[in-house]
Amino acid sequence: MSLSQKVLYLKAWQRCLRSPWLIQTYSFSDIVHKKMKLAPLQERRMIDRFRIWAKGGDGGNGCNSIRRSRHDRRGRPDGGNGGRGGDVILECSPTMWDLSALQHHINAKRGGNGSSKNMIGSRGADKVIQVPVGTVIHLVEGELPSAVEKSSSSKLDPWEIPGTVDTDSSEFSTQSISAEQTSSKVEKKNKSSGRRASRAEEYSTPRTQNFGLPTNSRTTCSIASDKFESDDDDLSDWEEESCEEMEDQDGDDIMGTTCEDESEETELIEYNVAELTEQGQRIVVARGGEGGLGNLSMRKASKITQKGANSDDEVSDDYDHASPSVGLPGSEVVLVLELKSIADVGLIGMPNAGKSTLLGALSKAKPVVGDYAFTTLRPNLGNVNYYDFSLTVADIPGLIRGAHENRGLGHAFLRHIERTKVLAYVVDLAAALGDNKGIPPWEQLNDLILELEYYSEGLSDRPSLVVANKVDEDGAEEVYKELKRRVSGVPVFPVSAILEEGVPELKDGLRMLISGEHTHRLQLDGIVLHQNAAYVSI
Ligand SMILES: Nc1nc2c(ncn2[C@@H]2O[C@H](COP(=O)(O)OP(=O)(O)OP(=O)(O)O)[C@@H](O)[C@H]2O)c(=O)[nH]1
Repeated sequence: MSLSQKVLYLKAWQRCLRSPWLIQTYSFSDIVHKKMKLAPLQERRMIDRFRIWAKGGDGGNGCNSIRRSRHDRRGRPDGGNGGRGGDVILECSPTMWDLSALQHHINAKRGGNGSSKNMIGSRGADKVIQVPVGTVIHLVEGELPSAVEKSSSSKLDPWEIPGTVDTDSSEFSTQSISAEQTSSKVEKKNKSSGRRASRAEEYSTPRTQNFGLPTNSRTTCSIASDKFESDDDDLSDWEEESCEEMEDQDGDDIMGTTCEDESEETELIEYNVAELTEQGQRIVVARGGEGGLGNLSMRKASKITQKGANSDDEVSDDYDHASPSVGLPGSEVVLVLELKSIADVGLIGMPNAGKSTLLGALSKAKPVVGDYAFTTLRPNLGNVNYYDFSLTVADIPGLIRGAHENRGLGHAFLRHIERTKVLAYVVDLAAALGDNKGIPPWEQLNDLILELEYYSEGLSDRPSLVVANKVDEDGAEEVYKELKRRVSGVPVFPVSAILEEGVPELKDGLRMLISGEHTHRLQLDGIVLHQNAAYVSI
């Protein structure tokens, strides 16, 4: 290194020492160029509830401009109007898997200001947020300015699943959103702020029941609408969970308030104000504000009013220099988005029963399979194509006895089967064989039904069948025969998911249930738990 090079090198170092940000820039740039490795889908936690604050863009300001010329020394107003702010729009997209790509704060762009020569400001750009198919919108604050544009509720209705999609015309429908209709679905929490107090009065309809929980803990929220009475435990969990989720993601402070702060206030939540169930459906959740008037429009407006007031009088020109108006702010809304996957068949079973393996055998889906419990941490969806029919199957994370008390992964994932047409109970025939200390299949079925019912009454009351998996294991054949003797009312399909044996017959069974040819339902009465009890076989 020559002397001049050494001097240059030293000078560069001196500069770095004087301004430490230079060193930081170097180190940051190194980090940026490192290849980011994304965690596999299964390992990422599914975000299926998300709270957002959306604000439409403010309108641009009107312009105050006077155009003067040699012949008109006094000048004439020529200020243009401000542009309208952009809207915040939710769009249903099948490419989205969950709500993890969303941000808590969503702002549409502000409209441009008007300018001289009567030039109108540009319209603020809309903010279009992609949400997954099956997103349900709950309204926490504000109003939804529009309805879902391409509603598909008629497609859901024929499923006629009790307690899932609300079809009562007196209640809120996805097609029409109005304050009167939504007011019946209200949750009350404790109240402290004046602003929210007025909302509480607004929404306290005769149907609204307050379960009287005047403490400031967030676990004490109650359900006002009788429609949601059965879900109250779940909903209080839900509030708690969504707070925790947000804490996880954004640290303690979310949207300027901590979850604890939030819990001290009352929140009125209008449930199911809209749902996006089909690709391409859109809903405007926050409208952009109108642009302000430029002084030219102001002048015209005041001329018209003055003419109206005294039509015979001469209209004076004193208002020529009227000041322009400021653009209106965009509307604000606080929403909770909840994802309820839509599938034809829901696979329900204990951990390790072989649900993910079965999904892989039925469809081209490649879920993670492992010989340990709780391999599945999020619902998986697969498409089954079989001759002339195709259906979607949802593999739900394993349920265990006491899931409703939050054991295992809890039963939060069960919301993903609320909208499935058919239930397939997957039982492990080998669970209690030999040294295995698992639960016999008939007890597995009993526990599964109880967990479904604990989650939501009537959830198990839909067409169903039983998949007796792992029939390839030694001794499983006898257990299958015993299961057939103990379970009545539904078909039982012996399957080896790993060897793909019995899968075509199972597909046939699912097709018949979905087409309505068969309407078998598994009920607690149809399961014989104790050997001395009488049984009826189908
Ligand atoms: N012998 C045999 N083993 C199977 C069969 N199906 C699945 N298994 C095994 O059972 C274990 C659990 O399978 P998974 O498909 O992960 O079970 P799961 O029900 O999805 O489990 P969770 O993710 O915990 O809910 C794996 O080791 C599979 O290889 C089968 O038909 N026969």
